[in-house]
Amino acid sequence: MSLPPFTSIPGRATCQIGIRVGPSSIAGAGRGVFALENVAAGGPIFSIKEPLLNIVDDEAQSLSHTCDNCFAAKVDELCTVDDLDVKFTPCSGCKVLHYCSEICQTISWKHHHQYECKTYQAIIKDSDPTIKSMIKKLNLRSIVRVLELHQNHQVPAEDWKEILSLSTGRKSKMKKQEFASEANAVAKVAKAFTSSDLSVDKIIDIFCVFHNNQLVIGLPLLRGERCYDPKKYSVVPGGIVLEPLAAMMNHSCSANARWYSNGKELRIRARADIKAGDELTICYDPTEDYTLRRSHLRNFDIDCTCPICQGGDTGPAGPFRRNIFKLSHPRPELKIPKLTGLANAIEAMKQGEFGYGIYPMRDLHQQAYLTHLRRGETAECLKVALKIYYVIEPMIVPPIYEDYRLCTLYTIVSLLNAPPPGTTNLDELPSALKDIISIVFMHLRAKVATDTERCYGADSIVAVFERQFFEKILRKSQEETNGSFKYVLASTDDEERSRFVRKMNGLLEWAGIDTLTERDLI
Ligand SMILES: C[S@@+](CC[C@H](N)C(=O)[O-])C[C@H]1O[C@@H](n2cnc3c(N)ncnc32)[C@H](O)[C@@H]1O
Repeated sequence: MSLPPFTSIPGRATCQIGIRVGPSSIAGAGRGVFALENVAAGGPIFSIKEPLLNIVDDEAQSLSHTCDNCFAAKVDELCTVDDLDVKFTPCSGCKVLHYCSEICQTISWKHHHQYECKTYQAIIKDSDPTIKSMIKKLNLRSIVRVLELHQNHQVPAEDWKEILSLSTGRKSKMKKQEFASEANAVAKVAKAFTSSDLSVDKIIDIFCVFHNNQLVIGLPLLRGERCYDPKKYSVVPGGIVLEPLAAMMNHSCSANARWYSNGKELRIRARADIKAGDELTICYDPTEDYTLRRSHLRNFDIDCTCPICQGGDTGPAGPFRRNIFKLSHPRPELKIPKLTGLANAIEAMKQGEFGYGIYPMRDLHQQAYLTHLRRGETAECLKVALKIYYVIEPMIVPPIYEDYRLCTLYTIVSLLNAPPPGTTNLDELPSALKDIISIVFMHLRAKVATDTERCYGADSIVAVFERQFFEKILRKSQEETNGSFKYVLASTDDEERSRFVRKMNGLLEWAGIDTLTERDLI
């Protein structure tokens, strides 16, 4: 792929380590981003507080429940900001974009919306219902935003040059009928309604630039107490971000870096230990299924040659795979899978020597957990959740995403804190174990706070919330015990730590899990 050199790291980027853009180390991948310094797994690499373009998603819920400026969002009664009462008010002009406060509305107006609001209104007033409805689409709003900003001299010349130099993958993308008709329709409407002097053909190029380079804005939800479902998302999609520097990062299925969103801020953090000189990679498509993921990657013109892809498909195949998938992802309208069916499938996986460290094994256990939950069996739920967290997830290769781990941890602390509505309490636990529940709970609650900081950064919205939440319950426990309550994560007392490890191993033994070391547990 022959592309012009990347000009320079934009001033809006804050680099926590030195980075450079140069020819990729992956054959045929064009340019790539390289680390100039070592960074340990979990460490920050670079962040951009105000990315070039952030566009709110087009899901019915998102547009009216996400702030176009700060990306505060509300989903199913959970929020990405510490205000459950957050309300979203529409723009009085177009009524399409929403704001969580007047301040956000003013910032958005000055920054971009003053240049596009009239265009939105004109599209909405069109007599053709198909055109009218298109304004809700992320695809059209992205193009309208960038064209109006450019036409009104709001995109710095060097950024515009960078946007136009991004790879489009146009040839392959336009071979797909659905993509081509969407690109054509969006480009024609954008040409007709915006002030842009670019041709329809050039607008199609920009449409492809978005699709080849945008990153999904993933907003972490502030969870707090009751999260009994390990399949429940912890990060919700809020829209897309187009930022040329981040777009320089190439794909690997075992990526060493990852992006996160902190409101509208884009953060790139290390997933693995990275050495000076290493190319930074992110995973464009986290689909676990080998064949499906590789077919998605072809949309980016990528025939991935990462070590995982070279290893081929190591999971179950054919009808066995389909059966496993059906059991672990049952359609809501069908009967929930029986525990015996799930146990047989898990046993068959073991017999097939697929091992524990593969996603289908995690999926089957998650489904077994949910079946127990529906049957009101809290103790059984706890056993399965502990097994997922302490046995299956640590074995998954490449390492499972930290926020997926956090989801499982949330379910464990929720079960330990209070039984889910309509289920049994933890009476089945041997009495010696019942006594340690509060210690285990506090230890894991502290772990939620610490791991959230490691995942998103200690100053992120979600990590600040989790730390404060933990400190609140810690204060309460200390008040109740006249200050004598300690939690293990903070203890430097060796004897106390090994006592905890013994107790924790007692709980794991009850759950059918082999003894673990202090390192695994703390
Ligand atoms: C978001 S861009 C990445 C930056 C790009 N390398 C450039 O120079 O503009 C995505 C494009 O980079 C190339 N690419 C990224 N990862 C790749 C990989 N693992 N193997 C081959 N090509 C890759 C593909 O052409 C893909 O469409």
